[in-house]
Amino acid sequence: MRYITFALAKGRLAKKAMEMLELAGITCEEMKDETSRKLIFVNEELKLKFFLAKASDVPTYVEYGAADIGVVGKDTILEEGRNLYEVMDLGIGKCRMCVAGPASARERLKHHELIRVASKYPVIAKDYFYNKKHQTVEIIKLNGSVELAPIVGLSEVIVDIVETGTTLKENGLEVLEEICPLSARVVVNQVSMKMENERINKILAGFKTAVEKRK
Ligand SMILES: Nc1ncnc2c1ncn2[C@@H]1O[C@H](COP(=O)(O)OP(=O)(O)OP(=O)(O)O)[C@@H](O)[C@H]1O
Ligand SMILES: O=P(O)(O)OC[C@H]1O[C@H](OP(=O)(O)OP(=O)(O)O)[C@H](O)[C@@H]1O
Repeated sequence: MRYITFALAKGRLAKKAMEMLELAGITCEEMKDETSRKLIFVNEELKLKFFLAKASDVPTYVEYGAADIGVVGKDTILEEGRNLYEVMDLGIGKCRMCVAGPASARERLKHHELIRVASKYPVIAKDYFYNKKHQTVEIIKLNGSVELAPIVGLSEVIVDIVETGTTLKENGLEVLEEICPLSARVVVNQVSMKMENERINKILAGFKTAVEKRK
């Protein structure tokens, strides 16, 4: 029997994803050791492998079949636009993708002025402004601390993740428009879904139980 491989987004979602695996009855004790630098973990009994990858790389591993199953945020799925099946909402890592900025940007946004939009998510920002709002904007890609952009005059607004709203509030910014709700999803390689249908469905049933248990 071949191994079924899981790619989990490291960082913020990792611990919660591991808790979901545990609730699903898929355990991997070794992976819980946060001090370890090991990248791949094996459960010989269940013939499962697990690895932690940078969130934005998880859809890539799954599309190419280097991982059969992935756990990653909806934001990353939208941004990466890979060919894969998104099969389940795990209900963890809940937050929202928003347009945010100082209150003064509200009017400029409303009147479709040519504004600059800074974001770690240029694809999502472009899709929102161009396809949904039919508004021409200049998108500036950043890699973090995006809230800085409107403060220092790099952009008028940002497209970013909002969870508690604390980061916006502490920087004098506010949500101007909501783009979409986000949470962690289970994604599956398209070929694996067919070739390993029985085993993958069993795993997905386990995840479903885990989601129910968390309710
Ligand atoms: N408050 C939040 N801020 C950012 N991401 C969140 C938040 N709550 C949940 N998430 C989820 O966690 C994921 C981000 O995790 P993390 O912050 O570890 O990665 P990252 O910041 O994208 O990675 P890196 O620091 O390598 O750029 C997002 O894809 C999102 O789905
Ligand atoms: O609404 P809140 O609860 O304040 O959370 C949202 C903030 O958290 C994330 O940043 P992160 O900590 O991942 O840092 P980064 O901006 O450098 O990616 C996100 O980009 C927001 O800045």
